[in-house]
Amino acid sequence: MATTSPSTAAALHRQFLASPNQNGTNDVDAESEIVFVEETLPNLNSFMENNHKEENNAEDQKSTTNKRYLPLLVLNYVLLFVGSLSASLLSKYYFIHKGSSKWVSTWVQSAGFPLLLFPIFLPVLLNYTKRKPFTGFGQKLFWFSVLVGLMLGFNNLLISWGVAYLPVSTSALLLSSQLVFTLILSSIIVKQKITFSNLNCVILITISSIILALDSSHEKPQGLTDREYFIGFSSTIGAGLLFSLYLPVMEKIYQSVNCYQMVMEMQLIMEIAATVLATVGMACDKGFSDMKREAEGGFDKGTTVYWVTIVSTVVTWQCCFMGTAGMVFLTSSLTGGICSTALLSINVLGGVAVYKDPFGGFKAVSTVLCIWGFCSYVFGMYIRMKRKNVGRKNSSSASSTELIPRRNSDM
Ligand SMILES: Nc1nc2[nH]cnc2c(=O)[nH]1
Repeated sequence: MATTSPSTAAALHRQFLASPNQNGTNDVDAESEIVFVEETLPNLNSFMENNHKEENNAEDQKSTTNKRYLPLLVLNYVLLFVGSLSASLLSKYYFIHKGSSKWVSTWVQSAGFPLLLFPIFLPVLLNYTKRKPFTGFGQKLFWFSVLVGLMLGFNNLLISWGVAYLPVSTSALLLSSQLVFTLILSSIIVKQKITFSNLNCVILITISSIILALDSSHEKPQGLTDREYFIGFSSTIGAGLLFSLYLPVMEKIYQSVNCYQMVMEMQLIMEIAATVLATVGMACDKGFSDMKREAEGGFDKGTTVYWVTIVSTVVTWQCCFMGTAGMVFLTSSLTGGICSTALLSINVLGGVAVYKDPFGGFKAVSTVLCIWGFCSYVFGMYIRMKRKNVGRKNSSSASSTELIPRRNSDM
């Protein structure tokens, strides 16, 4: 965890301001962004030493003027999309074919953390950046990542209980309730503005999940007791609450981080912490012997399919969390929450297509509302970004939108 001396950081800062940007012009915006960042990180400055801010500003990857911004955004959304859909279907596959350990299902959600070494080390190996991994990673940021990682680990456990007991469609749409909590908590933690566009989206997606919850209350899988159904239902709501705290907390931390590589480093530490929690749970609650028993015949598709399922679930969950972290970093916690929550309705369709979950009129209306809310939000975001870019051309001052990370007291 190397640090940069104040004089080196100041020199870096001056050098950056004096150097042409990627478009070949001197970047007035970049200077104002640095000033914004430096002026407006009141609370989280305590997590990061000041010189790290300047050091990381040399590559502000969350600035929409950065030529890597859009490819990075698209890449993260693809990771989130593919990861969320396939992880949800694979988790259900595990339980349908007589996998039964909630701890195994929790463990696979974070155990793919070594995959994060790719986005951390590849940029250096490919000469995309000169920043050495973990440069500027202070102790407080480390411990904060551990804490958030433990919270994520607990969220993963709650998700496992939900997936174990509820149909994919029900658990996915119950999780949609996390959006209201995300809006409330992000307005408190990162001062997210409540606008017509985001309120409209949150209301539509929430109504869609209420319709589904009412519709599927009679859709209890055979053999499931009322108690188990209640556990599945309440742990899914609990997971939604935890996740909606996780998103704005992450956004708050990312306000002091301007480099994607560092986001992945924090993600690595969080996933290791979540894996430690799951491994302790496995060890204390016979998780490893359950895994062995399932591999040796408990799983009704045989040993090879069991391990393929486990490894694929590990990889897809990692993609899902990598994409979520990237979305929050590049946009905002609310946008990240809306993107991942809207994907839940795609998971509903996945559950219907793959597992023949029932799909009646209520589910159809619910899915349409969810897609409508998401599309109107993305369209609103697009319009604001266009307006902002026109504004940028006319004057060099920057105002805030939800797509573009805010750098003023709005946050
Ligand atoms: N609670 C919760 N956990 C997740 N893990 C991955 N995606 C999600 C999500 O949308 N909600």
